[in-house]
Amino acid sequence: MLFHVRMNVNLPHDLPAAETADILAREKAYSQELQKSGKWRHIWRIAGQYANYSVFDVPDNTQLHEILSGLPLFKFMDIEVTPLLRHPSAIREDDT
Ligand SMILES: O=C(O)CC1=CCC(=O)O1
Repeated sequence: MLFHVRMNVNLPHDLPAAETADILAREKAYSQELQKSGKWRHIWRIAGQYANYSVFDVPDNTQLHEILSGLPLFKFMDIEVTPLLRHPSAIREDDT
């Protein structure tokens, strides 16, 4: 199943710099592992915002929830999830 996910990041301004750097490094590694696995298909920065649009390809809601709740930044994020399905007018065969 494909899911469109918007992640808004709200890092507290008083978070110590070392802790911020550690969380961001872990977030990057976690995200890149999932991208390599094919489960995190796209990640795009939303221009002008500390937010991203991502597309996940996972078997079900449960796995998506496990992935999102495992994000090192999870407690600093507002997340909106939209389930996607193939549009009947879509022509790209590789985009299911
Ligand atoms: O910077 C962001 O949008 C938050 C984020 C998610 C995965 C990642 O590497 O950063």
